[in-house]
Amino acid sequence: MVIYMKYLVSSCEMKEIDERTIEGMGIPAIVLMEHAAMKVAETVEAYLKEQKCANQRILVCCGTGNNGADGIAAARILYGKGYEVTISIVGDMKSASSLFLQQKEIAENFSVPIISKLDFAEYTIDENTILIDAIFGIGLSREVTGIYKDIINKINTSVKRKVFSVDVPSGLSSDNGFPQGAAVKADVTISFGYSKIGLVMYPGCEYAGKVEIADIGFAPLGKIGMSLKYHTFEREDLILLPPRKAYSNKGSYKKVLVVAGSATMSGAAFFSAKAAYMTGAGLVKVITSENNRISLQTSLPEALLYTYKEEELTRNALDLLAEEIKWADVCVIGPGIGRSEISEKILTLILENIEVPLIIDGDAIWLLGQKLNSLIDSSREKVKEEDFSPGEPVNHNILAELSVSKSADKSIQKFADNTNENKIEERIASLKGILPAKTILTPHLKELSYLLGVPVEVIQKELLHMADNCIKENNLIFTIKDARTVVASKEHQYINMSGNNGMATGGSGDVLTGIIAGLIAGGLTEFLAAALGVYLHGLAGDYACRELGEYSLMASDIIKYLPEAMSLE
Ligand SMILES: NC(=O)C1=CN([C@@H]2O[C@H](COP(=O)(O)OP(=O)(O)OC[C@H]3O[C@@H](n4cnc5c(N)ncnc54)[C@H](O)[C@@H]3O)[C@@H](O)[C@H]2O)[C@@H](O)CC1
Ligand SMILES: [K+]
Repeated sequence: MVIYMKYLVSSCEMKEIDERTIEGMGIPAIVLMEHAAMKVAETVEAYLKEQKCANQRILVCCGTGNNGADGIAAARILYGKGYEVTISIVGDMKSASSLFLQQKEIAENFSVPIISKLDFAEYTIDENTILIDAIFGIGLSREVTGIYKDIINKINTSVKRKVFSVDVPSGLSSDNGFPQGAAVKADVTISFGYSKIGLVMYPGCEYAGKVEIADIGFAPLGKIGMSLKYHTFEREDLILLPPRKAYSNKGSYKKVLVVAGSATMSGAAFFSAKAAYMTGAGLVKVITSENNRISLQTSLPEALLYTYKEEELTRNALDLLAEEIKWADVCVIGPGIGRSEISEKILTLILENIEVPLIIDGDAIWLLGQKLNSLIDSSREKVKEEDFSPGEPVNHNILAELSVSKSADKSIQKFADNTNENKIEERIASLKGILPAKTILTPHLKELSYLLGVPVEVIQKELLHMADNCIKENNLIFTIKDARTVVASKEHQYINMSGNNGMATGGSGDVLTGIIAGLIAGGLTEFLAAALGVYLHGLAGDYACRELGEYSLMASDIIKYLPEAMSLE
């Protein structure tokens, strides 16, 4: 589908690339390892040269798997260049890998000083100590406890200079970015071949520090018959934006219908409609509460307008609405429409009549959750509103803390005990029954929590797994909004890396729906519009943030910086 996109890999995928390169292509494992070690040594040496400090001591903490073997090889290279290097073996020798034993023997032949786990406790880490962390890599297979946890805590509290992690900060899950008991806080992570998913997700990216991807000679994916599941976009991928035709008029581009806003929420319709215009829609029509007429006519005179009275939606008005739905080439429903009976009627009307791409957001997602509650057998346990009530978007920093707290772990436990994936499957199957194929849903974590009946903490910790559940056996597209928004369809999975926490502000999500609609109007497929739309939204937010800072950024600023984000120069 996409030519430039960058892949993000899971530990399983990485192991497979490794194996197929070694076994299928014939590159010996030790050759890959030497390349890996050289990249680590080069990065550390570049830092030392830049600092121009004398008396630097390099301590290399090694587990006994292949991550530790990388560490030993890097230590040997740096030692050979004249640096003061000590290898500390902190892993269990009984489970040492053969490459580890081989690297240890080579290091011994080179006379690199080696100390053991016990000596490590005595080792004085002073202000001149640089640490290379090679305890665990992608082979981390369980919770970090006991002496390993103590060692990681010692590294985190005592190394003042710089920590370089090999492949992954030890203790961090390379699949979900959560520390497994304890994890090293690195300044720099040198990761091999591809970025691991855990290095970009929260809180993993905060543990990884600056991530450098080192090419160590893995075979091209096509050569080893592999395709990867997750990708992300970078600026050069904006080439995928729909081209503007040289000979065109407003009829050349499609018509977007935005059903948004209510008496107390006039801004939502404005943000969504304006963003749709700014990203390629030929015409935008807003269906909203009568109360918003004047403000919209003033703020966005370019938009066509159809208003209804919130107190009563007559049969006649419903018929007219059905006509308006036929007018559209793309439709957005939800931003700020409220959760009233009338909003529910409008949503039902749209679901019954829509034949074009549909984007469902905000209050409409909550209304869908309600529909599921009434559809699913009342004798079974329903989602309790007080448990999963949606509200303001979730602040990811608060959640990052929450998710490692005991309460979060407890609720994950509770989820594992009381709920099973069949329940999610049942709710998603019901959803599939009421939504047209390729509908794009754009829930934030609380909305998804309500829709699926799963606590927010569980969704956050298992985000990619939840995304998998959402798209199983259906043709829907889920855009799950978080600090790293995930866009998932049966065919493609996208993890977004643009954006900043200044964008966790009122109206930001409304802008996103408009952008996605605008890109579909310009000619992109639903999935690509959602993924590229999320990227563009974040990029415009980053440009806005650069000028205004995170505190002052508002939704209107994201719109203001869209042209700069979309310019391909
Ligand atoms: N050809 C290769 O095999 C290559 C491997 N590479 C390196 O190899 C790493 C993967 O190596 P491995 O698969 O050996 O795995 P790791 O070295 O990441 O970890 C496995 C070791 O850690 C132990 N372990 C796992 N979780 C533990 C826990 N919670 N507490 C205590 N011990 C625990 C295991 O028993 C085993 O000894 C990569 O991250 C990368 O650094 C790179 O050199 C690239 C090439
Ligand atoms: K490591």
